[in-house]
Amino acid sequence: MSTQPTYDQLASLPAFAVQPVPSAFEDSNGFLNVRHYLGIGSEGLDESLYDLGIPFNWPVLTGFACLSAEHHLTYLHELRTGDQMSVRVRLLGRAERAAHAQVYVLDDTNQRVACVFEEIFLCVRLDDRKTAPWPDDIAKGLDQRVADHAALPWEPVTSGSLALR
Ligand SMILES: C/C=C/C(=O)SCCNC(=O)CCNC(=O)[C@H](O)C(C)(C)COP(=O)(O)OP(=O)(O)OC[C@H]1O[C@@H](n2cnc3c(N)ncnc32)[C@H](O)[C@@H]1OP(=O)(O)O
Repeated sequence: MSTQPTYDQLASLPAFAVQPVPSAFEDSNGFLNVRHYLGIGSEGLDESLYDLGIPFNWPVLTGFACLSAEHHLTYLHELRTGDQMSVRVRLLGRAERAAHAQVYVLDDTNQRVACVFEEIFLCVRLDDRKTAPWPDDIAKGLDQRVADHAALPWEPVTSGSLALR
């Protein structure tokens, strides 16, 4: 776990889903309840796709949706109510109908990485709920971002349990 990128390395990436931990998300120990890490990270991942041409209303506009197929979560440090959070995203790769991302939930109050999750998400056509190739403009944007992230001066640490095929 200690080989994950540092807070300072991640903080240079754009910040998404910036918010404090709300008291409604607190567990009986005063920590962010485990059920919310995936939700907060997913909110950030969705925001990060906006300028690739995947807005929140992409399904209504195009009939396509990004659906999560697999996740792997690692919890590094707890978050407490009131801590300021943000999400950073590194795109690892793209296939014809899928993409592979690493999502980092940062604790900006204590300047540390709280949670890392890895995700495979798919381009799905909603009318028949089958996967479809990424539209050309989206594929191009995803490829550009994967290339940009591949040039970052640190390596992602992946779980080994998810992969594009
Ligand atoms: C707004 C956000 C919402 C959410 O995220 S909802 C969160 C929960 N997620 C879901 O509810 C999704 C539930 N799952 C489903 O609805 C279905 O389950 C799917 C529509 C995701 C898939 O349906 P299926 O009929 O099983 O598959 P296929 O349409 O035939 O597509 C399979 C093809 O998808 C691509 N693919 C899948 N995984 C990968 C991977 N890891 N790397 C690369 N490509 C992948 C390959 O093209 C593969 O076809 P190959 O099986 O012939 O290879």
